[in-house]
Amino acid sequence: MSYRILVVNPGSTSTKIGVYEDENLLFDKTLRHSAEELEKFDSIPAQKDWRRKLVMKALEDQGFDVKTLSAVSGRGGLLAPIRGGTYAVSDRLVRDCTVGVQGQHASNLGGIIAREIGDRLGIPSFIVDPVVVDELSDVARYAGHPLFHRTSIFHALNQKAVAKRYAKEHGRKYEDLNLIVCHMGGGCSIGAHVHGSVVDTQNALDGDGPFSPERSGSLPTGQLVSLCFSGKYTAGEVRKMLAGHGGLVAYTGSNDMRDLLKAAAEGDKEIAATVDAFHYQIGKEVGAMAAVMKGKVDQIILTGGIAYGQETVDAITDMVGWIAPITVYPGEDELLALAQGALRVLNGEEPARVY
Ligand SMILES: Nc1ncnc2c1ncn2[C@@H]1O[C@H](COP(=O)(O)OP(=O)(O)O)[C@@H](O)[C@H]1O
Ligand SMILES: CCCC(=O)OP(=O)(O)O
Repeated sequence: MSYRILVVNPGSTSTKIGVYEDENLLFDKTLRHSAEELEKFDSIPAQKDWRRKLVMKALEDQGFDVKTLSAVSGRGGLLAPIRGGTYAVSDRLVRDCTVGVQGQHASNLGGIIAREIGDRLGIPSFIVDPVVVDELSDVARYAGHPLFHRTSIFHALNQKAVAKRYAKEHGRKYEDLNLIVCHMGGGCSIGAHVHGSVVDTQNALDGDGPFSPERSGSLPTGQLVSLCFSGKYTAGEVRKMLAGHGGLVAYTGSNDMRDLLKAAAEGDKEIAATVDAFHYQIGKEVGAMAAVMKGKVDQIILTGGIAYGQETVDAITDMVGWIAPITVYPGEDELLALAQGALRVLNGEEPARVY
């Protein structure tokens, strides 16, 4: 028996969709959303109907008969912390994605849109490895003060997908390996995958870790408090500094690593120093994850759009190549991972988890 799965991956500036027949991609499309289009909405939930209609229009333009679909699978958003896996989209899941119990991010729309399309077609809807997958060890949860705790908000879908891909390609089980996965896209996260659980990672949205193209990562806390109480910035402005206008954008005005690598190669010393700092912070976090694993690291995996850049791969290899061998899977496998997660349930390999 074969299944046709529609996958929906909403991002901050795009909605990526694909239709799979089992694991074979029939077609995919990236629907780009301009800043002007997005500005019309005062919140992420308000974009729901507009994005859903764009998805349906893209399927229609493709001449695809939606009645042949078996299920819809969406990227999961800022729900309450949960273990990795495939979850059936329940009423509670829709409510928590709408409220954004851990904040607002475009991925909150993945499950909601999947459910609406699934319900209209009378087929099941799922989310897979949402950004709130939380498999942190108890010791990793300590922040440094009882009023605070570290959280796991990261690129779980792509990190788990590339980790499982590495295991499969090497005839091993994901659950038998210690892998450090380093996702470098608009946001960056580094995960310590210990025998199938991500026992340490960051809040890659507005928490801790290295800076990324658009996010500040860890900031010196005392300086942050002074800035917050300086009266110069609103809470919204400070939040934008953390996510959206932080990191490479704040230092250079650009979130495009290709342009920055080019400028650095052409002799722009300030940009070269910023790019060096980006590589330094990523390498340092990989080293921290090696300590989490007590040095027993089977492989380091570099992934995300920035892993296409040879300069980045070389700089990180120079810093952490002594820890373990490095595999590079540039880009992301998120659409396929969404289809595979739904297929595992449809094929009866695992039950759908309940949120
Ligand atoms: N060939 C490349 N070399 C270096 N960086 C690249 C390359 N291709 C894409 N990137 C960078 O990858 C980043 C986007 O990564 P991506 O994984 O697509 O992000 P997201 O999906 O989070 O928007 C951008 O900074 C982009 O410039
Ligand atoms: C919310 C954590 C995952 C994340 O940052 O995704 P993007 O980099 O795609 O925004």
